[in-house]
Amino acid sequence: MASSSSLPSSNPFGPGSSFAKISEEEEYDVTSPTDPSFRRSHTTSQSPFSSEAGPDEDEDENNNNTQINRNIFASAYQDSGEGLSSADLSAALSNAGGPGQGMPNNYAMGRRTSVSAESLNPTSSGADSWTPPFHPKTDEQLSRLKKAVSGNFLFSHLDDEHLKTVLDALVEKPIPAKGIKVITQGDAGDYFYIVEEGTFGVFINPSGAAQPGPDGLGTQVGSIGPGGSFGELALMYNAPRAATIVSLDPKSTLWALDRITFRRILMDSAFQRRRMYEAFLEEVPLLSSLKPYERSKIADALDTIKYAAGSTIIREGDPGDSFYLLESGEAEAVKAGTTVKEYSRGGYFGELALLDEKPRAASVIAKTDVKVARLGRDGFKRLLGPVEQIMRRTEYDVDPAGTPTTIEWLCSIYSIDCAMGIFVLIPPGDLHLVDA
Ligand SMILES: Nc1ncnc2c1ncn2[C@@H]1O[C@@H]2COP(=O)(O)O[C@H]2[C@H]1O
Repeated sequence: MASSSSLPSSNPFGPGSSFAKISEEEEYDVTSPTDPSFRRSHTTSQSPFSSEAGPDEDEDENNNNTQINRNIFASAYQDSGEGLSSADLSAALSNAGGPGQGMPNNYAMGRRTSVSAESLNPTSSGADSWTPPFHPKTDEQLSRLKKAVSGNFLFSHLDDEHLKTVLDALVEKPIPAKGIKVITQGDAGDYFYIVEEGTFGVFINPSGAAQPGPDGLGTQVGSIGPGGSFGELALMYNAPRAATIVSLDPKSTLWALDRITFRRILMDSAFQRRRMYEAFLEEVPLLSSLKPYERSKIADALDTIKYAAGSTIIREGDPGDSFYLLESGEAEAVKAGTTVKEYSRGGYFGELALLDEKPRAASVIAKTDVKVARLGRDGFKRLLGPVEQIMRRTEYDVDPAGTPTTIEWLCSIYSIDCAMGIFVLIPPGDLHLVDA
């Protein structure tokens, strides 16, 4: 049965919000990863990540990245302090005739819309008379579309039948100018978008909704390029748009998927995966500096693999194509018959071959039955750029004899970042950070 519900005019992610979710969706008692309550409602311990990084932090991250000698990380979604300022964009918007000019139909162009709360249990697709939309495509369109979705992790877990349904339902949306607002923060969600061509800026206004005026879009927190996607959050969580998305190139191409097909077909696996991995990813020390939304994107790209005790997960000398996070069990890195490192839940391995395009530097063996979350090369490069420096730091620095120094060994045992400050060893063996 359908009922209707208007989204509130204030953003539920903003302070003091009293956002009521659409009742049919109550089976999902979750909040969006952009919601300040997201971590509190998903962890028992006090979260160390209680505030979103502001623009300064983003800039710092960016500056750090520029110090890397060879940055292998190219991103379909990347944090960036660069791009147009809000003022530049306002100028671009007025040059383009203002928001709404030259816009394809159905875009949320600054208007507040209400959403009909369809009965949308994604697991019950097929149990009613819903027929997915079918938009015929030329061979040329289909081949471009397939290429655009091939690198998108939300599509990589679909079976052939579901993939076909989604491809049939997608509609091409040419974006003819720079500065076009495809999504406006605070609006209701209508479409999910895949980027085929061009780059789009992600802007967040801390008030929870885009405002009029030169700085109304807020701060640019990232950009999304070919193969990337956006617009899933409002559809997944029945929440207002969490960000404003604006075209940064004179000509771009998007593919739009309607809300119902997204929820019935794409959301199921994405939602499960984000939910399955979110608590684990919050515990991984390597990822602790990432924002919740960045961890959600990593969850989209992970696959879990189980290994029995004694099996070889990585073999020394092999070419590397995957990075691993240890979800459960114990593993060890072995070089020439000697154990050089031990891993437990939250540990990671397999990064060196991907960072430096070198063969595997050690074997990694399961000591007990283990579960690992595997990230392929593409996901590693697209999603782990912000933590590249942490991975490159001291953990594998070795003394001339080839053995880790005592302090490096201790830092790795305690999962502490040695580069953060001065550490003292307090008997009987606790390592303390005394200065940063
Ligand atoms: N840091 C971010 N926070 C929130 N949304 C983001 C961020 N980066 C990209 N986005 C995308 O911006 C989209 C705006 O619309 P949605 O809220 O539907 O979904 C959002 C995400 O797909």
